[in-house]
Amino acid sequence: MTASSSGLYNSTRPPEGQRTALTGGAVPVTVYGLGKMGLPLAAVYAQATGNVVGVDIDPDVVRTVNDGECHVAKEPGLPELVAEQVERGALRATTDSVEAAKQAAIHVIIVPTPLTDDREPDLAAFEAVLDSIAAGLTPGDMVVVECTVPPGTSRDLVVPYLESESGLSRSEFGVAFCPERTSSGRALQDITESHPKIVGGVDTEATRAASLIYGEITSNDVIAVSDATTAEAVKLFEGVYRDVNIALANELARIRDDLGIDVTEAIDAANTQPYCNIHAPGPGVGGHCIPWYPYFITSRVSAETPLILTAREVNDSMPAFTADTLRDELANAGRTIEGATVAVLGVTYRPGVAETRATPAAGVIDRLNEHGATVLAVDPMLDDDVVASFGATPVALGDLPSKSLDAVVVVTPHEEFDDIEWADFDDLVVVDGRGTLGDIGHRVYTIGGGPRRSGVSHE
Ligand SMILES: NC(=O)c1ccc[n+]([C@@H]2O[C@H](COP(=O)([O-])OP(=O)(O)OC[C@H]3O[C@@H](n4cnc5c(N)ncnc54)[C@H](O)[C@@H]3O)[C@@H](O)[C@H]2O)c1
Ligand SMILES: CC(=O)N[C@@H]1[C@@H](OP(=O)(O)OP(=O)(O)OC[C@H]2O[C@@H](n3ccc(=O)[nH]c3=O)[C@H](O)[C@@H]2O)O[C@H](CO)[C@@H](O)[C@@H]1O
Repeated sequence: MTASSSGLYNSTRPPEGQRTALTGGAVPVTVYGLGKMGLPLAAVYAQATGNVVGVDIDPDVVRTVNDGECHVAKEPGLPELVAEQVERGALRATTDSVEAAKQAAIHVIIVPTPLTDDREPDLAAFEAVLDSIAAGLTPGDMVVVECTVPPGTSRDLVVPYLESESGLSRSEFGVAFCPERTSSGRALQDITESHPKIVGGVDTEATRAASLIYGEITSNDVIAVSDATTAEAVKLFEGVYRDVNIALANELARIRDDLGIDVTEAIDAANTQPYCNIHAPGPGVGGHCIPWYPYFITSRVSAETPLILTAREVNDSMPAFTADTLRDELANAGRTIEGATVAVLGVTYRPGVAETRATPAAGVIDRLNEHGATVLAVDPMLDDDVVASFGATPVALGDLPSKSLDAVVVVTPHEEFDDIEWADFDDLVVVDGRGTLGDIGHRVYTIGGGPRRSGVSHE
């Protein structure tokens, strides 16, 4: 069977026949990008359809997958699912994207869409995938965009680009945006059941075909929105809501000293009212989603967006605020930050995820260095050279007690830090960025919570 006769876009088969073809392996799927999100997605597609090729530019990733192994850490169930799908011949990987595109009737794109230094969406990897798809596109194919893109990308970039590069007319292939709404550490669960799947096609037939596909991928609802641009906006609105909400929490944390209260206690109590859902303050907002997506919106609209941009500024100010708080707390303890030895705990942007993009730890370390501290950093998830690249001396967790520390800043509370024997350290000044430390017998200032020593407020 050729890809063109098996395609779902404008299929002449009745819907049940299309579903049977999809789940019976007669509609070949190619997933472009086998990273933290792409590999789980490819494995779920393989489980549902039995016929998936995964494409990645990284030969090590391709080799690992073809060996039935999983290069993505800390994703429950993923190693088993990848092994199972490779073993049964439902999933294989390749670096040959054009050949994979030629074989596919469904093309799923899940490659990085980062931000340039000028805060413009960087669609280079995405456009490279479009080149491959164009070389293999056949009538009836569906192109499903899962990675986050600026609003209008499917309509204004993907369709015209594929039309001009493939030689097909836009009425011969479908394009839909179906956002990945998944979080690292619970990818399989999120893809298959946690949230409704949003689908939006560039036309009604693309929306219909995408809805049919995702009806086989998730047990949750499939929500078809008006068009692809709406679906693109949905994903960005989720992210910008989180960013603005966290900025509010951070601004409230910054007025804590004026109010003289535990702001996190007030937030928790306020959140018992069902219409109130203030997020948690912290040392900053990291990762390659929440801090970047606001610019996917602001870079594409002519209207003013002061709230979105101010939220970014507030969140970006938190690493320096965190380091300055340590400086002030050391001063309150009669000590100086200049020459102090400070350990930063957690360099990744989130606990349990080996990802450092836009990590607040970078800004905290920079500011501590500016203040003249000697900065050490501990991160059990990262290699020493990665930690050192942020301007701190890497230290193993077990070696910390031998380092004559003056102070500690908890940026990202990995679970390994629960084992720290705080009694092994003399008289520390600690800034707890995430409010995860209990009574540790040292002087602790919690972002939002304020100063505390041995469980007693010491204002
Ligand atoms: N990680 C998340 O929490 C998350 C959640 C929701 C959505 N997303 C979206 O998914 C995208 C991918 O995220 P991720 O976490 O999987 O990224 P990742 O960095 O873990 O993996 C990306 C993979 O794509 C590969 N790649 C790069 N260019 C390629 C190309 N031209 N062709 C084929 N493969 C290529 C890389 O080698 C890598 O293996 C993000 O940019 C974002 O838009 C991510
Ligand atoms: C709600 C959710 O799960 N959204 C996800 C998000 O995932 P993520 O991996 O980026 O993680 P987040 O939890 O959003 O954290 C981002 C940064 O904000 C800090 N933070 C968080 C909450 C808070 O109250 N106060 C904070 O300060 C945190 O420490 C970290 O630095 O984006 C993905 C891609 O779009 C989504 O798919 C995915 O759904």
